[in-house]
Parts: sequence; structure tokens; C-alpha cells
Amino acid sequence: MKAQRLEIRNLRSLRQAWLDPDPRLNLLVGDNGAGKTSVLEALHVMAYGRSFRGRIGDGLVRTSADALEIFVQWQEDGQDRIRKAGLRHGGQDWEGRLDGLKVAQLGELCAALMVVTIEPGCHALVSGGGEPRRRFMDWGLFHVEQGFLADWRRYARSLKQRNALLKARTPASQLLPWELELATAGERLTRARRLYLERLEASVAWAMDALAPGLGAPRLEFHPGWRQDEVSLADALVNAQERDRSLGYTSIGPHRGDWRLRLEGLPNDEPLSRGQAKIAAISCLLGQARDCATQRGDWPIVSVDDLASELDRSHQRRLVETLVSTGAQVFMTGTEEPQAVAGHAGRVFHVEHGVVAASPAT
Ligand SMILES: Nc1ncnc2c1ncn2[C@@H]1O[C@H](COP(=O)(O)OP(=O)(O)OP(=O)(O)O)[C@@H](O)[C@H]1O
Repeated sequence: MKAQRLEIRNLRSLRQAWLDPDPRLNLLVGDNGAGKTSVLEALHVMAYGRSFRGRIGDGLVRTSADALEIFVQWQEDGQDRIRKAGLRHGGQDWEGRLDGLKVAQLGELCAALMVVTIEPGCHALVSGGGEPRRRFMDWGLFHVEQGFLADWRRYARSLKQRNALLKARTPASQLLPWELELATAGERLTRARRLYLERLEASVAWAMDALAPGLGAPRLEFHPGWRQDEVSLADALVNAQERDRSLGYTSIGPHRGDWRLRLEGLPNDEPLSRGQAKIAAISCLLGQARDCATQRGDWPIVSVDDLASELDRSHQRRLVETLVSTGAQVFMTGTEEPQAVAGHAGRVFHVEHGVVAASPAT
């Protein structure tokens, strides 16, 4: 995917910004607090319905404005059709348009535009809690597996119902229909997640080999969220009823599913440094982008916020060269032009006090 036009209004310090990006590497340069990350947040919001720095309601709308506005025009690789998405979001209320038509759900915009964001906090993907890893799996499946979203919604709906009944201490017989629904959708979700991670391993290995061969071959170890090797989800839910009733929520199932990155170069699971964790996480994200490209014939847009954060020069160079070799469109921020980017940037944007200005690449 190649963004041809990006317009942003009232997002943090950006009152109004327009960018006509290069189809390859775009560099956003400026001092701390200038508004570089906010440009990447705009792309991320359109692709995920939230920022990588929190929800839209949590300070994304410019102080004194009612709502932020984002417009993206892009073309999918190998397609003539020009696509356009617009979003106006006030933190609660929102309006979205896709190719000129009003959308009923934010998910329609998220399904259209694929963006993979590499940001300073992304090391949490390998060293943090399960939530970002579940989102990672489900984002990949959402974009490459038809039918996954329907199963995911079915699961989320029945989980909500079961939890409400548990809280109300409803008799076990009334839980059963929801448990059946939960188990059917949950087993399907789990099968899709397992197959996805098995396939993804090769793409993560490709990225790891390019970025940090010393860490060795990766293995993505799947945890379904219950003892799937011993019992079906339907039986596990019945077995957990007593405990869940006292807890007031469903304690097992795919909503507790997870995966862990295991590295051949660290056979005893020695802890990774922050920089190593970041490189490992970047490898997972790049692997995911490559899997999308293989499955859909179209690379997602890749955003890299603060290239220099946690990465030494050699890893910065490896990352830039790997990204350039894929042909993906890349947006990258830095307080100055990183050495690793020299000669690669198609367009440089200078960001100062919330104003974005393009200048020819040097
Ligand atoms: N809701 C808001 N309204 C107005 N300004 C805001 C709002 N939220 C944040 N800001 C301002 O926007 C700026 C943050 O911009 P951003 O994080 O994009 O900068 P940056 O160039 O990426 O900085 P750094 O290099 O430090 O990461 C800060 O100056 C901050 O005070």
C-alpha cells in the first residue's frame, strides 16, 4: 500500500498538516515535541481506530478543538483503484467515510488500510503482558483470514453474556447455551491462531536473520488459554463453572490466549536487554508485515517512530536496509536525519511547532 496524500487536522499539536509522501521512504525530522510522532499516530488511528499511545479520547484531540480529522488517500500495490478514507473523531462520537460512502463501523476503515507501527514501546510485544500479543495475532488474522472477524465477534458476544450471567449468579443450566456458543467460536479462533503462528514463524525468522542473526532462529510458542491438550473448551468451561462463579468472570478461554517468542540463541531463556527485546519485537512486526504481503500481494505501510530509540547504529542500518529491500512505503521519525537513512530517503518532512513542511531529500 502506498499513501499518496495524508491530511491531518487538530491532532495534538498539529492544527493542519498535509503530506504528499514518497512511495518509498519518508523521513520526518524535528525537535522533541515538534509533532513528528503525531503524524504517525494519524496513520495508526486510521488503521486501528486508536493510537499506539492510547485511545483517541485520551488527549489525541487538539486542546480547544471539538474533533480531530484525518484523511488518507492510497493505492494498493498492483491495483489501479485509488482509495480514500476520512475520519472525524471527537473522542466519543465519530464519523467515517470510505471511498465516498459513510461507514457504519470503525472496523471498516481498519480493514481497508494496513499499517504496521514500530514505536519505542513495541518491546512490550515480547517482554510485556499478553494483551499486545493477543492483539498482534488477531490483527494479522483479521487482515489475512476471511471469516476470522465473524468468529471473533461471536466469541466476544458470548463471553460478555456468560460473564454477565456469572456476575448475576444465574443457575448453571442457563449458562450452557452461551458456553456452547463460546466453545464453538473459541475452538475456531484457536485453530486459526495456531495455524497463523505456525505460518508466521518463517517470516519472523526472515526478519530476525536480517536484523539480529545472533539471536538465532525464533519459535512462536502458542498458548491457547486453556489446557487444550487435555480437554475441549466446552468441557473446560463446565469444569471452571464453580471457580468462575465465585470470580464473577470467565477465567479460561481464548481471551486468555497468548504466544511467546523463544530464541534458539538463548536456549535457557536468559532475559533480553531492552534493545534486544526491541529488535525481537521489530522482527515479529516485520514478519507480520511480510506475511500480509505474501498472503495479499500488498505490503502494509510501515511506520517507525524514533528509529534511534534503543537501537545502535548497526541495527538502525540493518532495519533501514531491510525495509528498503521490501519495497514497502515507510514513514520514519527522528530528531535529526539518521546516518542509516542517508541516500535512502525519498522525501524529508521538517516538523516544527506542529507545522509540517516538505523538502527535497539530500
Ligand atoms: N491534545 C493536545 N493539544 C495540543 N497539543 C498537544 C496535545 N497533546 C500533545 N500536544 C503537544 O504535541 C506535542 C507532541 O508531539 P509529538 O509527540 O508528536 O512530538 P515529537 O516530535 O514526536 O516529539 P519527540 O521527538 O519528543 O518524540 C507536544 O508539544 C505536546 O505538548
